[in-house]
Amino acid sequence: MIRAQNIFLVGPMGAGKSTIGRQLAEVLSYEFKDSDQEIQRRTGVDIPTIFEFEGEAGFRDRERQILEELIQGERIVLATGGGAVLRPENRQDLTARGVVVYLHCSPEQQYARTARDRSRPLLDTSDPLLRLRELMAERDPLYRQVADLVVSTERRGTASVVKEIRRRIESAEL
Ligand SMILES: Nc1ncnc2c1ncn2[C@@H]1O[C@H](COP(=O)(O)OP(=O)(O)O)[C@@H](O)[C@H]1O
Ligand SMILES: O=C(O)C1=C[C@@H](OP(=O)(O)O)[C@@H](O)[C@H](O)C1
Ligand SMILES: [Mg+2]
Repeated sequence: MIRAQNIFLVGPMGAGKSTIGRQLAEVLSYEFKDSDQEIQRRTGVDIPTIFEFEGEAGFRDRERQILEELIQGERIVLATGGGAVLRPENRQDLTARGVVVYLHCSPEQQYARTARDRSRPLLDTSDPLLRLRELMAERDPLYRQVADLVVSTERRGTASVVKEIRRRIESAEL
């Protein structure tokens, strides 16, 4: 495996980064980190509260700080937030410090997985599916720009995704 053995998961909300990241870390005996969890742990408040008081810009500053720290690790699986790729310095760090895996799925599938969950302030809108489509149009090129691997999570179980990531990382593909 290349680049310090870290695995960084990027991709849109509901692609399964947090869920799959935890499982992948378990099977590889790597440490699991989730930048959103880390932000919540350190601030003592949830993501919607950060958006409410500091706006998206404030959240992005916190996300930048945490990522800068977490990418220094070794043998970590890191689940990033869906917007982490927006900052060029994050993109630079992710590609420099590990293997980047883009977990991909359709906005419809994202919607099905996130519709009943109020923890994502960007989806707190009258038409969350439209918002997911807009975000995908804006961010898909950024996810692809940083990705070493693109893995679909569309209509398949997490165990199968974990297996595919593991196989492709351990094969000569990288
Ligand atoms: N492959 C999958 N199949 C079905 N449900 C999934 C899958 N991956 C994730 N989920 C579910 O979708 C929701 C969002 O997953 P999560 O891991 O938080 O995504 P992300 O971190 O990319 O936003 C969770 O309820 C999770 O259990
Ligand atoms: O797409 C985004 O901009 C965001 C995705 C969320 O993480 P997940 O992708 O893990 O849901 C979280 O960081 C925040 O609500 C913003
Ligand atoms: Mg997540």
